[in-house]
Amino acid sequence: MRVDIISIFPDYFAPLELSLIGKARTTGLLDLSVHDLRTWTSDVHRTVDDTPYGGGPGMVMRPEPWGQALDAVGPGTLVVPSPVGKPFTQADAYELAALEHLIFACGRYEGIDQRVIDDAASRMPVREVSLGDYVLFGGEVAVIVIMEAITRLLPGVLGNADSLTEESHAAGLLEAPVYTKPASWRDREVPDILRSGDHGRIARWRRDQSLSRTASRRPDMMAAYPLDHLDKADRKA
Ligand SMILES: Nc1cc(-c2ccc3ccn(Cc4ccc(CN5CCCCC5)cc4)c3c2)n[nH]1
Repeated sequence: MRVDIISIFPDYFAPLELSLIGKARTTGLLDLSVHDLRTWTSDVHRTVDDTPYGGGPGMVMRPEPWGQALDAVGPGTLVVPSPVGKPFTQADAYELAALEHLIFACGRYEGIDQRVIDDAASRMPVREVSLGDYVLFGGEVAVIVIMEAITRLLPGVLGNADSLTEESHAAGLLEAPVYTKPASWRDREVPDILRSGDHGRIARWRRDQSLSRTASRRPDMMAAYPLDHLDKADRKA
């Protein structure tokens, strides 16, 4: 997978050189390039922003540098983090992980001139995505989060592929609590069932924990959880 990130703060992406993403880059699973938007400015001050038409607070990112940057690195699927984007989900992570070339446009200030998005959409797929109902300073942190969500889905990145099949947001429920040694810690014991070796009962205990956690913390996910996943005993509950 090829990924191009365009930002006025390229150093924000140093974390993508670490750990499993860094390894995916060195092993060639991920071909990631970070570009400084100012590369595509032509004035001596390398200006990337200007005042908003129609008034309003702050500054808006100028279209010219963005247009030239996207011409240079594109075409690909353009992903633009935005407070007004579609909420980003695990399903989106799976979809993006299957694509050949992603381009991330990191906005700052009050955002990017809308014509940049409209112009790009005339020659490549564009996805405006939100990470949640809160306002960040810009798109960089959102891109780091999205890159983690995508990269862990790339074949060969996660050692134990099982952790992908078991995980909560993929299965529609929150996952059960996890424990490791020691069996007793600060007078708190690991649930006996997990040390029983009875894998059938352990699987049921974990599913029950997932259901109760999801019902209490994410009732919205319960609504989407197909009842036929529940066996008869659960349906009566
Ligand atoms: N999920 C999520 C993604 C982002 C995000 C992504 C990309 C950029 C580029 C710039 N900013 C900062 C910014 C953008 C817009 C405003 C104006 N707007 C007024 C009405 C209420 C909402 C805000 C203020 C600040 C960004 C913020 N934040 N949260």
